[in-house]
Amino acid sequence: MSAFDSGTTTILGCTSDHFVLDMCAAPGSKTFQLLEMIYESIEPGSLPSGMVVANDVDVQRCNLLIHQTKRMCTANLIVTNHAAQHFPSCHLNKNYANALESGVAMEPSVRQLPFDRVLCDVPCSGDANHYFLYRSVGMGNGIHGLQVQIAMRGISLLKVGGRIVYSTCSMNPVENEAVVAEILRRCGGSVELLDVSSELPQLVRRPGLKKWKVRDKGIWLASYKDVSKFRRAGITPKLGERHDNGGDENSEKKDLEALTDVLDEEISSLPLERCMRIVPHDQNTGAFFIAVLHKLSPLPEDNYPIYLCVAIQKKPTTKDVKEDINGVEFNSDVTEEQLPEAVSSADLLAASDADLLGNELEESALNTDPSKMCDEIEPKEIQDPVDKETGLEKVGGKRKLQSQGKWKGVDPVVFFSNNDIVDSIMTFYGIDESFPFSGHLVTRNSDTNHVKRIYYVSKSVKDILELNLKGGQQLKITSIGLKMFERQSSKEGSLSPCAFRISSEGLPLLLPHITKQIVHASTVDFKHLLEYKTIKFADFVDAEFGEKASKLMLGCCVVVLRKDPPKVDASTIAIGCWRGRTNVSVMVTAIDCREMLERLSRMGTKMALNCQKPNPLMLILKNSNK
Ligand SMILES: C[S@@+](CC[C@H](N)C(=O)[O-])C[C@H]1O[C@@H](n2cnc3c(N)ncnc32)[C@H](O)[C@@H]1O
Repeated sequence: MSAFDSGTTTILGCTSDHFVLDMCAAPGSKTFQLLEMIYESIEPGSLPSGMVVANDVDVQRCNLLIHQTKRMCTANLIVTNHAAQHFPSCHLNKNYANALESGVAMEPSVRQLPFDRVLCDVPCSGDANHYFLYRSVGMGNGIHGLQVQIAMRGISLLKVGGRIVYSTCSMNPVENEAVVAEILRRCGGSVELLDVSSELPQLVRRPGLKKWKVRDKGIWLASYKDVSKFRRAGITPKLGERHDNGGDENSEKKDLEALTDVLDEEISSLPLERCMRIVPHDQNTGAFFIAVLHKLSPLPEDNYPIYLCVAIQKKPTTKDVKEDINGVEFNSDVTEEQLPEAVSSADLLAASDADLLGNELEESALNTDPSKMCDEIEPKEIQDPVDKETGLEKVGGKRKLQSQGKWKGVDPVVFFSNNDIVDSIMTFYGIDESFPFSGHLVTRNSDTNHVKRIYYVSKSVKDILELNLKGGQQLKITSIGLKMFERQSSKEGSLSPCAFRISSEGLPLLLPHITKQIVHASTVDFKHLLEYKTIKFADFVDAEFGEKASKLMLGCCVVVLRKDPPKVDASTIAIGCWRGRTNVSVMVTAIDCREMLERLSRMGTKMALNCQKPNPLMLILKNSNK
């Protein structure tokens, strides 16, 4: 990973115990780097205690991300599908306490999403990487509001003391320094813009701008004074600052000039030069803007921007406002007349969620002034979890927590607790007791008899999942953990004592703990298996290997490329196979077989082992059987 392509993630300073939120994560190149960072310093034989939540609003791009991160074989990742500006905090509210009293819930180890690091790689006009021109200035202006909202949501989800990186691949200051300036203004002294000039010294960077012009309707505006009278309804200083001048034109002009001077002064006092501009011609990279912020204290209540920058959608009813998704009643004195002209249901959701954030937001958030609204890119799929989606049911007019809720079109995430199946798996593969299974297995099907896949989650992911279940399933989870076992569906599969085979993603983690159904093949037999896919016991070059394979039980087995001494470590190569009635067949995709074969042939086995793609789980395996 070079300093150039990983500057954004490196500067975030993740360690293996960090809970990290990647707010706009697809297609996942930075998520991959974040995962590499949390795996980097872990002790051999263990999983990191931290984890990554990778989120994107676009469900198809989420799938790309899942594909991209698959080769990490990680149990420490949750992929979610939310509009980042409304990302839920999963804070447990008073209903949870009620549920506890009635014995419904158990105490989870975390009580709200606790992010140590947030990456806010926002959608941007993306102009700079192609032409280094402000190709889409209009888009930059339009997207500024959403960028501020996403960054502010990230800051509100960040622990005090945590670090957030705001980045774009645009060079338009409206999407960069203007966003950072607005964040600093709204956060008051709660957030500082860090000077990271001594970090990553090999990364050539230029300082952030202190002055810029905004292009509007073909005119460059250097200051608010330049805005024509006719445009002032559409452009307001400070994203919608209003001042009542009694309709006097002269005093309006004076007011505006005074306000503009204050604004200019305010901006020039901000240390925006600490932002980093990385330009293509300095070191032959793409163009990036990066700002690193540090949260010093909880955000001031009255400066929550999410609620000031809303898209006009519909006027909410009093009922909408009064009831939040977890049944907490808030702002109960609000009347129909006091409601803002227009608030989106998604904003109501965010407001509700913010209520769950505790003291960080109060009802002032609901006093939204429509004049403060700004443009927003509509997420492709926003689900409104108010109501049936959350799995909350009404009992006697009050909402009550339910242990399992559901997002429309998304399979639930359920802890797998069928002990008979777990025991049969452990016995069949001889998995040693030291491997932590209990509470770490999840499925996407509440009917455990018909489960097709079983996923393994790390302790950190397990904690978040417990919190999510207790809190009414606010997280819309697209993917979670590591696919470890798959039900064998073939006819022959039903004859095996164990209905589940080990998936290739789960194999690296399980390998050091498997004591049965495992055989070690010579290089020539291993290559033959990859080449011919199925080999009869009698046809193996090494007759002893064929015999050992024939003595395995019918069903899934693991074939390891033999080496001397035969210990499992970072260089071990193994594949999942099927021990049939008369033969052994590989259960690896044709592409993977070809790749592995090419590597083995091109470099010789020893070289191939050294040249594998970096896989952090291989670090875990290192020395794990010592
Ligand atoms: C600059 S790309 C992110 C690139 C990514 N960080 C990576 O390194 O691969 C911006 C992403 O933001 C997503 N996006 C756009 N609007 C969003 C929103 N409101 N909430 C969350 N994600 C959003 C887009 O779908 C896109 O995948």
